[in-house]
Amino acid sequence: MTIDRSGGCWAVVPAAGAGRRFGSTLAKQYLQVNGRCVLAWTLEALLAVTAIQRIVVALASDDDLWPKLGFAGHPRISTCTGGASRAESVLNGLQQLAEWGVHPQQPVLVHDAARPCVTPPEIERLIAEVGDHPDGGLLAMPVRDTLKRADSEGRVVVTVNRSGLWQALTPQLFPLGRLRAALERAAAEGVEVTDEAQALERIGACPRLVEGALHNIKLTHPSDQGLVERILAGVRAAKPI
Ligand SMILES: Nc1ccn([C@@H]2O[C@H](COP(=O)(O)OP(=O)(O)OP(=O)(O)O)[C@@H](O)[C@H]2O)c(=O)n1
Ligand SMILES: C[C@](O)(CO)[C@H](O)COP(=O)(O)O
Repeated sequence: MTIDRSGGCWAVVPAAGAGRRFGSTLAKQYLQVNGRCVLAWTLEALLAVTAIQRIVVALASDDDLWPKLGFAGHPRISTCTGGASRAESVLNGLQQLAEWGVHPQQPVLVHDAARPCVTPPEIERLIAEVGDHPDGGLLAMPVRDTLKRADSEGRVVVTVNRSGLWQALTPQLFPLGRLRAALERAAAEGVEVTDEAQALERIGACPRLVEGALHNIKLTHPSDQGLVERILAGVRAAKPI
């Protein structure tokens, strides 16, 4: 097991979600957008980054759509079975990398299948700025709007001071071994982390925030679909991959 010093990394794509907030019987990662499904858009962006050696896609155990996408047998793509939570799906992907003999210090990039609008230059910037730093890093956006905390009736309780606040995006990039240990520790302690950085923060790391792009939105609610369509018709089409 030797570390690849070429600056390369591996990737895990959590794609095993049910899309409950999206409210469709079809899992949102398989929603057709501009003639291609969300997951295919996402994988196309990752495959365009030559520093990414190989990608593990964590799929739901009952996923019967993956074979229809045309990526089965792709030399840089493999799959594993996802878990009951995003964190568990990511952990299953990391365990797959470890079984392939990927060095524990090798950087691993985790990117949501539900973020199809990311562009290769953004991914490359994260890899360049974070590299194999033990604390890793993530794409994120400084909060632009005034933030309100609401009560259960949708009324403002308080305005939250937004200085220093960022909203986390993906991809997020961390050394394989440290990320696995951090996710395993959170799971053992019954803490469901909502991103990889939170797991690292819990063990004392200070991940680097790398400014991402507003168009790298996560398809979450039905109202996001129109925006994702317009972004993919624009940003990604403008720079065909
Ligand atoms: N058990 C899970 C849950 C989520 N994900 C993935 O994690 C990413 C971000 O999660 P989210 O947007 O919450 O997706 P869902 O869990 O599908 O959505 P919801 O929470 O509305 O059900 C998605 O690509 C989703 O497929 C996963 O791999 N395994
Ligand atoms: C990882 C993430 O996309 C960073 O913003 C986000 O935490 C995922 O949250 P979700 O509820 O699993 O979509």
